[in-house]
Amino acid sequence: MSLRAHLVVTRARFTLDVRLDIEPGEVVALLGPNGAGKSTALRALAGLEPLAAGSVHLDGAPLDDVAAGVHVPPQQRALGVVFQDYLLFPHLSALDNVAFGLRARGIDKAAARAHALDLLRRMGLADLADVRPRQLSGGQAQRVALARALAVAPRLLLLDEPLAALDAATRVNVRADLRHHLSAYGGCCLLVTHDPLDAMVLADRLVILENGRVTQEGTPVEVARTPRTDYVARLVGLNLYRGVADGTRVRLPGGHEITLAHAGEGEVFVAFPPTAVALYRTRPDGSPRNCWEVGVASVERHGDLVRIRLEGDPALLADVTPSAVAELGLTPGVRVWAAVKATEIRSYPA
Ligand SMILES: Nc1ncnc2c1ncn2[C@@H]1O[C@H](COP(=O)(O)OP(=O)(O)OP(=O)(O)O)[C@@H](O)[C@H]1O
Repeated sequence: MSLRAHLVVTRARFTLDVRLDIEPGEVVALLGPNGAGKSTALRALAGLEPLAAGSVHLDGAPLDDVAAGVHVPPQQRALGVVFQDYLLFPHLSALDNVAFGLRARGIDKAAARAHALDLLRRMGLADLADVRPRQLSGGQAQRVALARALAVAPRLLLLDEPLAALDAATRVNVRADLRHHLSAYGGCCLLVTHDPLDAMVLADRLVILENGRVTQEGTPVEVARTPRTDYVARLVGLNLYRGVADGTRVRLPGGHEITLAHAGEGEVFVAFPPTAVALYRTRPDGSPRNCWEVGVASVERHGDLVRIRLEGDPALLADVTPSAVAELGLTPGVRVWAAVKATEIRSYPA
């Protein structure tokens, strides 16, 4: 069982052109900023969005093949979808919501309800079988929606921002729960989200979508350690630059240089966390090799630390303690020296 898809969707001011391969048992997160085309990709896989070109094969069978004129309608696709707001049928009980897909496939009522009850039981929801959706909490509704999607034993499961409707406290529990259910599901799973935490926790592999194109792919650890775009660097909270390495010196486009602890060659990315940046009001003694004069652009709380956005060449993010903010008088417009130890800097081929 596997998904092989090349999705091309064209709109007036937007083109989606994405290749997605998912292996059985694999959870892939499609992660990207607003308007990147995530929902469009999900809708295309579900058969709800016409392809301008490309194809979708599930277990080798075509669901879409533009060149061959194949388009399997949404209701005939062996897939389950959990939409962002769950779209449970308000007039049906939780049990009948879960049984719905089985009934639609011609399974008789008693058998469909027995199977649905079994699924609800496995999700710890048996007590709520007779309850209507409006009486369910957000977390419960999410689980019922997942049970409904899984009831028909889909070979492809599509989750559209499955936790977005939940408050922060509920989200933590439901996320852990969802992870458990996804690991038990043997089919291909695509999770669409713009929440990096959901993606990192739930997915085996991340596919980063920006402006209709894939900009980076890899395991959560790979993507977090070696971001290749500004969007990913911001998500994982790293300073990221691209330059040309000549030994331990990397020349940035602005003309400045960054010194590494290890030599590299050619086009490289250079990354370091904001906590690696030390700030000084005057040029520090011993002048560390990576030391630049920059201006404070903004000062914001960031957990227990304070995140300082610094303008200049290079632009930087620095995380410092509240007491450092007071001691250094860090307010917008102030000039400071930013220093980074070479040993704190990672570099990898671009
Ligand atoms: N029905 C539509 N008609 C025309 N353009 C659309 C339509 N739906 C979305 N778009 C445009 O297509 C692009 C991709 O939108 P899409 O909803 O797929 O992005 P997304 O990554 O899911 O964003 P979000 O995270 O905000 O949901 C955007 O530029 C959007 O404005």
